[in-house]
This record gives sequence, structure tokens and C-alpha cells, in this order.
Amino acid sequence: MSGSGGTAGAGGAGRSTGGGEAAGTDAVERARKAAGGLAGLSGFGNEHSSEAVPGALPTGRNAPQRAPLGLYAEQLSGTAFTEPRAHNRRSWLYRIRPSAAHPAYRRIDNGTLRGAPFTETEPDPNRRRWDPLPEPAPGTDFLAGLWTLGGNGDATQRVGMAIHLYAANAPMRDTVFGNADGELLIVPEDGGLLLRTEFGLLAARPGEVALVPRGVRFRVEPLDGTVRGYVCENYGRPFELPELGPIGANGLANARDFMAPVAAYEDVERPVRVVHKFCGNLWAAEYDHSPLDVVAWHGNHVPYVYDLRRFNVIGSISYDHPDPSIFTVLTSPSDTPSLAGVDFVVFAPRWLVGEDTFRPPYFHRNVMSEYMGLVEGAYDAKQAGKGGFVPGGGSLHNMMSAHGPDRTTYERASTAELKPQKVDDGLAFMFETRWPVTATAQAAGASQLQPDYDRVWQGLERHFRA
Ligand SMILES: O=C(O)Cc1cc(O)ccc1O
Ligand SMILES: [Fe+2]
Repeated sequence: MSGSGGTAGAGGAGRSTGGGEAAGTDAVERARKAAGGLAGLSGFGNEHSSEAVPGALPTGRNAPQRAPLGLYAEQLSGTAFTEPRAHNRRSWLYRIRPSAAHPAYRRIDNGTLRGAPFTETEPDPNRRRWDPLPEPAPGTDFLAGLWTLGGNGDATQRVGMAIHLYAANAPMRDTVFGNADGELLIVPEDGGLLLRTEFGLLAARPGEVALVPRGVRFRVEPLDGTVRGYVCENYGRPFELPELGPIGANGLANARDFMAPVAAYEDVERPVRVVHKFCGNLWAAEYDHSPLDVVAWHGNHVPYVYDLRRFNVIGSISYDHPDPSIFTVLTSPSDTPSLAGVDFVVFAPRWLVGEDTFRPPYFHRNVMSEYMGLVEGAYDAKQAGKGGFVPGGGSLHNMMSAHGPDRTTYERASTAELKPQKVDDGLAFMFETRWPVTATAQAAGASQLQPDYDRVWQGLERHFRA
């Protein structure tokens, strides 16, 4: 039965004292302190290893005839066995029961979750902007609070992406979620989340992001009353750090700032509902124990938390506004080299010093499709406040749809004095995808869809003199 409730990791050595189902604040705090705010092991893509009980991890082999401490060995493959080493992702889990020990899945209601292919509405070239989701009904957990805005591709082909928002005010009780369709990049905007994963505990607060790889099971508990945020679901190849090219060996998101959890397990023998998203639909199976029963693990198919404030922003120190690809945190390559299925891009605090330069984002038409969200404050191309681009809201500028600074921004920035300027009053991000985003019916008809977004580009004066 359940242990003492201790789930905190010992940090550097990758060992944690394990056991216990209680979500005690103490345990969370200890887990956080163990790694300077985030529970964990440092380094994106590393071969991490962690054991919650000393001796639980086999040495020198993955699958001994009998795994230590009576555990079962299980491999979780995030990429095909044969993919190149640089892309290969898999982990070995040492658990109380193998994941296979479960009865049949049964279909359950998808709620407000939708999946690819997105066919409820026609692809629409209009620029659209939404206000935040309304307050969730009391008792809404993270899973029930997921609300799909749109996406592209096909989950059965492992191609494309989906954009979800969430609003929740209750923990997932005796429910664990896993997604066969892709990985989930969770971007909290209001309130923090505690993620209890098969690999251990992660806490993600606004300004941080959590990355849950395909298939990894987890449960979410709000750290604050009502929580809100965004999710990029990536059906394609796992997110990786972008190449740095001439930037050099350092910069952008540094690998060591990605924190994986230390092992922590639940030893719980009572019915737990495992919700499994498969080809866009939710299925559930009643396990007779918690599947978060991994006592030790090693591998590189692991969840992470990353603090966006650690992003090393590169920019122009001469003239012109560089393309926002220099702000790429993570990229999911498609089958065409250098053309991402989806990029996660952050507009983090930075100095602007360009001479004789229009400093905010330029007017443009992009072959890629851009969904933008705002974690806090304002974005330097758009008016903030009611009716503008607000935290928790989002904008969609599909392939070749003309956009850029709104009129107010253009008027201000084209006449501003060009002294060095710190842009540090907000944190915006973009999910940028090579395929157009088709909205769900609920997003196309949402009450929070702003009327007449086109208006922000009206009244741009004619200045031409031949
Ligand atoms: O549309 C946007 O605001 C995103 C964006 C920012 C930028 O600095 C340059 C191009 C671009 O699409
Ligand atoms: Fe853009």
C-alpha cells in the first residue's frame, strides 16, 4: 500500500527517496529545492538515470533475468528502434507492475479535445484572435479542461500538430493520462502545475514550459487555484534543440537548462483510470494499481521542464529586425531538411539597439502558419489590454495571411527615438508550423473570438510621395 509520501529527489546523484501517493506540499517543496527550483537532472537529450530506491537500477544490462528488487523491466520507445543515434529516443523503466497488466480500453467522451485530421471547418485565411478561455466549471481537471483550438496533419500518420488551451481548477484524481499521438509541450500562463509522471515530479509555473514525451503517463495537480495555459501537441518527430550554425557552440536554449525529474513512484493498489489518447480519441482502462509505479529508470525519452527566462536571446547589434527563427527554443523537424513541422519560439526579454531600423516585427506574409500566445504582459507588435492581445489569448495568422504590427505600434515605432531599448514587459511565444492550421468548430464559433480583428490594421495612413 501507499508509502510515506516522500517524493523528493536527492538531486545531482539522480537518486530519490521514493514511495507514497500523497501530494504533500512538503514533498513538492523538497523536490523543488533539490534542484534549485525544479526537480531534476540537467541536460536535454542526455542519457539520464535515476532510482528512487538504491539498487533498483540494473547495472551493465537493461533486462536481467530478474530485475532488482522484484521489479519488472519495460522499454518505452519514442522513436523507431532503427532511427539514427542523434534522434533515437527510448527509456527503460523498472516498475512494480508492467504497463501491460491492464484490462481492455473502452472509448470515453472526448470532451472539448479534438485531433487531427481537422475537418470540422474549412481552412480559413482570415486572421483571428481569441480572448482567454472562460472560467472553468468547478471540479474541472487538466484533462477535462483541455480545449482544442485547431491544428493540422494526421495523428495516424504521425504528422502535424494541434493547439490546445487548458483551464482547470481541480487535480486529476485517480486518473492518469498518456498520449500515443504525440508529445505535449505545456505552456502555463496562469498558475503553476505539478506533473506527477512515470519518471518523477515536475513543477511548471508561468514562464516555464513542460515537455511530456509521447506515451509518458502523468497526472496534473494545479499548484494554484485556477490554472490556465497552452499546449502544443506535436504529432511529428520529437522536439529537439535547433542547430546553432554560425551562432557557435552555445546560445538560444542551452541544453543544461532542461531539467528531467528524479525517480519517484506511487505504490498504490486501488482502481486508477488510465486515459489513453489514441488517434485523436480518448480511451480508458481501469488499472487495479497506479501506473506511476516506476521505481527506477534510465534513458533519453524523458519529460523536462525548461525556464524560458534562461533563453539566451540573440539579436541584431547593427540594423534590421532579424527573422524570429533566432528565437527557436525547440524544433520538430519534418521530412524536409530545415523545414520544421512545428517550432516553439519565444519572445523573451531582450535589448533592441538596431540603428535606422523599424524595431518591432515587420509587416509580412509567411509561408509558415503562426499561432501566438502571451504568458504575461504585452507583445511589442500589438496593443495590450482589453480588446487587444492579452495574456491567455492567442492569434492565428495562417500561411500567407498578411500581418505585422498593428496601426498603433506602427505609428509609435516608426517615429520613436532609436536609443537602446529594453523589451522586458512581456513574454510571448509562437507555435509556428509548416502546414496551415484549421480551427475546430468550437474555436471558430467561440464567444472569446474577437470580432473584427482586421480593424487593428485599418487606418494605416498613406505616406507615399512620388
Ligand atoms: O507575427 C509575429 O508577430 C511573429 C513574428 C515576429 C517577428 O519578430 C518577425 C516575424 C514574425 O512572424
Ligand atoms: Fe508573423
